[in-house]
Amino acid sequence: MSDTVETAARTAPAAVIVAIDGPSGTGKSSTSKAVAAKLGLSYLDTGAQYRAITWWMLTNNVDTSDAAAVANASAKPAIVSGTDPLAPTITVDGVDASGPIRTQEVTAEVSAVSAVPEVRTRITELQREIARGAEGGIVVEGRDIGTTVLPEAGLKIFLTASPEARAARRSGETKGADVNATKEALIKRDAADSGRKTSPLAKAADAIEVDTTDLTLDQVIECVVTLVEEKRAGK
Ligand SMILES: Nc1ncnc2c1ncn2[C@@H]1O[C@H](COP(=O)(O)OP(=O)(O)OP(=O)(O)O)[C@@H](O)[C@H]1O
Ligand SMILES: Nc1ccn([C@@H]2O[C@H](COP(=O)(O)O)[C@@H](O)[C@H]2O)c(=O)n1
Repeated sequence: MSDTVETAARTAPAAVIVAIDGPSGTGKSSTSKAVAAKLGLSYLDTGAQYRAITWWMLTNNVDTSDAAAVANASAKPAIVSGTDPLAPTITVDGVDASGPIRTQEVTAEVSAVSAVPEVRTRITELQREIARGAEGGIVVEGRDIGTTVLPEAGLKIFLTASPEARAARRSGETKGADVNATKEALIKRDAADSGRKTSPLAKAADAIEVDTTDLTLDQVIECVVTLVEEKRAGK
């Protein structure tokens, strides 16, 4: 090894895997994308993958309330995630699914589909493959990343916020949305995600909890960037 290469190897920050979990609307996606972009890390939105497989089930007339039917079909769609935090992508069978996966229809069915063990096994394999292939490090956000998908992650963060704050944030995205209806929908989805048997939404024992209720998005991003930098510095 030349002196230059040796110096680079000594000074380059170690590739870090950051797991960011938490309930809906706590700021996982916004925070994870910004932190990854600031620190030159890859980014994986695992919720988008569950939404993508749900969209495929719906467009292929699989009854999402029939767990056996969902399990039988779970290996069929090819789901590919792009991990650039400035332009994350998701395709299903080669088709851009970034728009359709955000529809109300998909949001209403995704918890039922993601609770099916065969679906989780399939998507978890994809997630591990992507995370372990990200040589420069990666921020992976979801519900079970710290507990199940990547228990070896160097840093685990669990974001929380009051249901009122989360509903207000979500309603702000959709003009005219009823805050109470939004709050009830969030609570219902969290209950389904926390209550399923296979890798439920949960805080890993070694995760750092950050309550974002009274923090701006910039404050949350700064907090997580500091935690990653401390981890990289071996503190
Ligand atoms: N600390 C914050 N203060 C105010 N608004 C925020 C904060 N964090 C996130 N937001 C806003 O709240 C909304 C939801 O954030 P985001 O999509 O990042 O949450 P999430 O946890 O990924 O949600 P989901 O799990 O449902 O995908 C977005 O409009 C985002 O800009
Ligand atoms: N690790 C994960 C991530 C997501 N899910 C399921 O997908 C739904 C959509 O997630 P969003 O983050 O896009 O809102 C979520 O409600 C879960 O049902 C999951 O199970 N595990």
